[in-house]
Amino acid sequence: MLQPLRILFRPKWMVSRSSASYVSRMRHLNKIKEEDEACRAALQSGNIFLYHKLAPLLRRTDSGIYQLPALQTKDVEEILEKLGEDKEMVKESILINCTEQNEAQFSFDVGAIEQAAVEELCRGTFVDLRKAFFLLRGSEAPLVARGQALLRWHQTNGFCSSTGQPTQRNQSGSQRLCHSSGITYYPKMSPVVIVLVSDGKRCLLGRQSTFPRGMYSALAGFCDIGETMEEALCREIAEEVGLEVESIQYSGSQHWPFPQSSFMVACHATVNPDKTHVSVDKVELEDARWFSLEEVQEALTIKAPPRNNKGEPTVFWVPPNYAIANRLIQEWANQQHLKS
Ligand SMILES: NC(=O)C1=CN([C@@H]2O[C@H](COP(=O)(O)OP(=O)(O)OC[C@H]3O[C@@H](n4cnc5c(N)ncnc54)[C@H](OP(=O)(O)O)[C@@H]3O)[C@@H](O)[C@H]2O)C=CC1
Ligand SMILES: [Mg+2]
Repeated sequence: MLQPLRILFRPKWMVSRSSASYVSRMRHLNKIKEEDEACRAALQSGNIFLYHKLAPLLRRTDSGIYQLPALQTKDVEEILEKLGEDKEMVKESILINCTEQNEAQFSFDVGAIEQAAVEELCRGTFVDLRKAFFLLRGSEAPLVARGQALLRWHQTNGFCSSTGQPTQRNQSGSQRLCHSSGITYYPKMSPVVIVLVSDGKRCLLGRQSTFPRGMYSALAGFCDIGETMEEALCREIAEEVGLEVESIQYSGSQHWPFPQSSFMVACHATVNPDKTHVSVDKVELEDARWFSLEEVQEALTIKAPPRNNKGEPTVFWVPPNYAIANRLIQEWANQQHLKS
């Protein structure tokens, strides 16, 4: 029998703020999302994160830390003019969020301009998003992912799938409209369930052949149309490793930008400790196996795995801490530790 889901935590960003300031910020954000004039005004005093063909601009500080530089709109206009481009292009920026001081944050892709020229003027480097995730501090990773996901969505949804006519965005970029069919399109995410299975003593981790060598992660799968999250979770575990889930506990969720936008719902699950034989679906996974608490604790301490002379990691390691898989694994290890 599956247990009901339990919410284990209250997000820090809600606990630490007074509800008045959170509410006013969310209402301000909604206004600039919905109203073109308000959004144009917010862009004038807002911050812009630059991307080049979807790779975000990072800047390395003197102390070797990588940051996501927030440029002022007038600075971006100046850069465009210096490079002989129309400064009005900046109006194509997409609204991502707003700061605690109610300053709007936008993403803007300068992919049509020569990369090196922009990098020189901005004193930064455009870095592949996966690599950027490793280099940035925790709080900047979701922001950079969201900015990229929205840019990607606009770049790939320029036409109506019903009429084939071009679609037009609103000022904030929160939607696109086909004037011919009247259809409004909104940015999409695919729901994915990610689950750490335990038999009470060990946890089950798997790897796809495309993962970096030695890296094992929690099992994941896309939800099918019409399925509940619990159904998708049980089906994926049955399909990928041939096990039957007995209980499920909700842990948290995350937007994941790879390969397209996914909405990751993360859970813990248990199986009967007498029925733990794993039969791996070799189409989906290269390997899946049970790991002890000691093995997992060791893997969690590895920040950068040692590599052989081909640059391949040589040990068992788990996804880095921006990935929700890492959080599931940490939670499981903490729980086991408390039990022992
Ligand atoms: N944040 C985290 O901690 C982690 C995130 N993930 C993410 O979870 C996601 C799902 O994991 P994965 O095990 O690959 O999923 P699945 O087990 O569902 O297998 C992936 C296959 O499902 C098919 N598929 C069905 N629906 C979709 C869809 N909407 N979008 C893309 N492919 C679809 C594709 O087949 P075909 O290509 O044949 O069409 C794809 O190869 C991945 O995007 C992965 O990056 C995974 C682990 C950790
Ligand atoms: Mg899978």
